[in-house]
Amino acid sequence: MTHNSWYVNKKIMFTFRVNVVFFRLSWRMGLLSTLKSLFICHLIIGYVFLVSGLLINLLQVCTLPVGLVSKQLARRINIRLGYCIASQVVAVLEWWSGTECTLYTDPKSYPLYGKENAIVLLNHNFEIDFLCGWTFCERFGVLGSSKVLAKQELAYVPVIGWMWYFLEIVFCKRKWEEDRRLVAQSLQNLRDYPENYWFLLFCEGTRFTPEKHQASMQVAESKGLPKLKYHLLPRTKGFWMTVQNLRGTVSAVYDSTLNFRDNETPTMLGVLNGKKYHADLYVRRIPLELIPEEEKECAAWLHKLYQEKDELQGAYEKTGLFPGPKTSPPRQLRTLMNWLFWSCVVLYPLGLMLTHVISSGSALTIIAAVVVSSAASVAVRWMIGQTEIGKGSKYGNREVPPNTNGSS
Ligand SMILES: CC/C=C\C/C=C\C/C=C\C/C=C\C/C=C\C/C=C\CCC(=O)SCCNC(=O)CCNC(=O)[C@H](O)C(C)(C)COP(=O)(O)OP(=O)(O)OC[C@H]1O[C@@H](n2cnc3c(N)ncnc32)[C@H](O)[C@@H]1OP(=O)(O)O
Ligand SMILES: CCCCCCCCCCCCCCCCCC(=O)OC[C@@H](O)COP(=O)(O)O
Repeated sequence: MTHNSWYVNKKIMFTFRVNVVFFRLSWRMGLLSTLKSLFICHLIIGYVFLVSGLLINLLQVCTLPVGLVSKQLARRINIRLGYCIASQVVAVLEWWSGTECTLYTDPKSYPLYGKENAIVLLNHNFEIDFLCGWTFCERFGVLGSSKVLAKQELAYVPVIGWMWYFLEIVFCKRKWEEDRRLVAQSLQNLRDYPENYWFLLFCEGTRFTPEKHQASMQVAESKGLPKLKYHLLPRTKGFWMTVQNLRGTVSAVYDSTLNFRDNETPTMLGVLNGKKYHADLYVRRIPLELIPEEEKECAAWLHKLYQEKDELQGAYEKTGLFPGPKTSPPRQLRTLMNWLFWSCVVLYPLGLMLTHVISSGSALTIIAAVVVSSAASVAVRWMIGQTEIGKGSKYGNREVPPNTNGSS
């Protein structure tokens, strides 16, 4: 064999091997994505979430007597129990769907994230924006203690809503006259919270739809405010009340803007099907001292901020990037470990029960098992429905004259 033909043979062999490796890899990846789309996998994930979640809710109820002895101890326990639930949903985003999250922020502010109390302002147009928020909370160590001003309806959602009761989440009916006293009281309660938290405010008050956008721009026009293209007109009362009640315990406002690469509109079902998204989050830290104290000035400040956010979104639409330095805080193994732990806790008894049901051969027991698992699957599907914009509320659908409300 001449040196030349030896060289050609070597090259062919190398190319062949590379192709085999590539084929195996893509076959495995194909297999993996098929696996991720299987209903049985979704059923298992949903079952683990639902059953372990209810179990954790029960443990939370048991912290009530602890609270009578030591309020701070009960709060710390609930932060950890809350983590066990929220972290499961985060694990599905990070490890199952493999969604990547990039943070665009000033490197000088970065070391403060997770080390101080903050009010987070976020745009509200994606079905999984809350989940991306949770992912960042996880990566900065404040997932269990994270807070939100949430609509009252979410308090009744099993597992998450019930967990929120013990985490002292602030609920509102989006009817100012009814809300103002209770919201102020709930915010005051957070003043001695024992661990660092981020308090999330979706100032737009509802998810973006073209109809809600049109209605809110009519309000903007009637108030002589500039029109926004990518946001609804922010509701200012909740923000003012939060700043007023948490001043002195919260250090900053994190003005955050979320977007997804390639114009993706991510969904919870997409995540469950293992679809990988790429989230970009721009965060600007604003010291709380810079926020005006007086209500009117505070409202004007917020309107100005949303005009700036709108410009930022416009720039993202053109360039596909946010400005400034970026970083990707790594996903943590602990979310996966937490999921595996709760899977073992609830799947082992399920396995035993199924073996018993099948070996019993009793038609009645088998039918009962099918009915229970169908009910669990319907319950999880209903919960996912809570995240879907198409099934959202009518709040903000039309311009509401002052002193009435559009909450329904
Ligand atoms: C480093 C990383 C940084 C960040 C990481 C990011 C995030 C992580 C942080 C934390 C995560 C934590 C938890 C996440 C988990 C889950 C969250 C899930 C979901 C919960 C979300 C919700 O439920 S959103 C809905 C509830 N929340 C809100 O509504 C908040 C905003 N709303 C307000 O503040 C309101 O003011 C209010 C609710 C307090 C009261 O509402 P109400 O409607 O009664 O009164 P308003 O004063 O607002 O309305 C009357 C005024 O509005 C004008 N108007 C009338 N019609 C419209 C219209 N269509 N659009 C706009 N404006 C309208 C009207 O003219 C009145 O004007 P005034 O001049 O009189 O004020
Ligand atoms: C481990 C993974 C298990 C997967 C299956 C379980 C899925 C669980 C999904 C979480 C369920 C409930 C979380 C509620 C968060 C909803 C966030 C939200 O965005 O609410 C909307 C409000 O802001 C405004 O409401 P609208 O006026 O737009 O209407």
